[in-house]
Amino acid sequence: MAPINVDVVNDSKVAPTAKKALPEVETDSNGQEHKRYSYETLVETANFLLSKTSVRPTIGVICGSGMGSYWNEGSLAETITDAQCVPYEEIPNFPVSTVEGHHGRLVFGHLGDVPVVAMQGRFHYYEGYPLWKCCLPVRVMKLLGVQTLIATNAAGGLNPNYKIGDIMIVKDHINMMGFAGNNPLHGPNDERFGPRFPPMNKAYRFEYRKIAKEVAKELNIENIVKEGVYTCLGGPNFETVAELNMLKMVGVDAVGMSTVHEVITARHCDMNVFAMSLITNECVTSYDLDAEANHEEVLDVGRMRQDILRKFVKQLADRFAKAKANENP
Ligand SMILES: O=P(O)(O)O[C@H]1O[C@H](CO)[C@@H](O)[C@H]1O
Ligand SMILES: Nc1nc2[nH]cnc2c(=O)[nH]1
Repeated sequence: MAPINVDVVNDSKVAPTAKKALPEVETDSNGQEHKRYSYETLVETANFLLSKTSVRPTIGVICGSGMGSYWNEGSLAETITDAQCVPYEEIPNFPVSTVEGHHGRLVFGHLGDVPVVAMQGRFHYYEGYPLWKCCLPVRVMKLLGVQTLIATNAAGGLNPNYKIGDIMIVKDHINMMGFAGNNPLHGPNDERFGPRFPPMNKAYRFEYRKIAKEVAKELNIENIVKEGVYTCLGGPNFETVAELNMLKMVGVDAVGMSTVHEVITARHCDMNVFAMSLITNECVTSYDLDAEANHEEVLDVGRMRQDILRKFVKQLADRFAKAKANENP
C-alpha cells in the first residue's frame, strides 16, 4: 500500500468546512490542553506506520488488561507471527500507555493467514486522556486499511450466572459516560471519518457474534462463553455496591473502563466490530461480602485464560476474514 494521499482518501463525502472547523487545541475540564488530531495529522501517523512495516492489516485487535502483556508469554499479542513491533513512544501523535498490563506498542503481523495489527496496550479515560484521544488508534487503524475491529477487555461480572474466567461476547453496550455528554465523537465532525449522527443499534455485528458462538463450540469452550451487555465507567476506582446494583437493574452484565468509546469510533468510520469481555472478577453486589476488586486479580485471570483467548481470537480472525471475503468477492 502506497503512502496515503489525503487528496485521494478525501472522497466526495468530504465536507469542505470540516478541516477548518476543527480547533487545534482542546482544553479538558482540568485545564490541561490536548492538541486535536485532524484527519491530516492521523494520515501522517498512518503513513509513518506504513513506512515501518510491510504488513497491511485488515483486522485490528485491542488487547485488554492482562491479555497482551509483553511479560505474558503466550498471550494474545505473542500469538502474532512475523511480528513487527512499534512502541507507542516512536509513533508520531500517539499517546503512551501508563497502566500495568498494557505494554504500549503496536504489533503488526499475522494471525494464521490474516494480516493484523494489535494494540498491546490501550488508552483509558482515567489515564487523563480525553475520549477522542483514547480512540485515536482506531482511526489510525482505519487509515491503515483495517476493516474489522476485535476489541477485548477485562471486566467485572455482574450477571450472577457469570464466573471468573468466562468470556462474554458483547452483544450491546450502555454508554454511561455518553449519558453525561462525554463521547469520543464530541466536537466538530469530520465527514471523512463518518457521519455526524451515526446509528449504534447494530454496533456489534450479529454475523460475527454468531460466528464466535460457532467457534466456541468447535473449540469446546461453549460452557464458558456467554453473551451480554457491557458498560464502561470512567474509573479508575472500582464500583460501589449501590452503583453495581443500579447497573444490574438497567441490564448490564459486565462492567469495565474501556471499549465503548472505541466501538463508537470504529462504527463511526464504518468498521465491523466484534468485542468480548474476559470476566476477571465477580462484582460485589452485597454489603455482606468481604471481597474487593483489584487490578492484580484482573491481570492474573488474563494470564490464566491466555491459551484459550489466543486460540479463540486466532480462529475468530480467520473466520471474520473469510466472512468479509465472501461479502466482497
Ligand atoms: O478494559 P481493559 O483495558 O481490559 O482493563 C480493565 O481492567 C482495568 C482494571 O483492572 C481497567 O483498565 C479496566 O478497563
Ligand atoms: N469498572 C470495572 N472495570 C473492571 N475491569 C475489570 N474488572 C472490573 C470491574 O469490576 N469494574
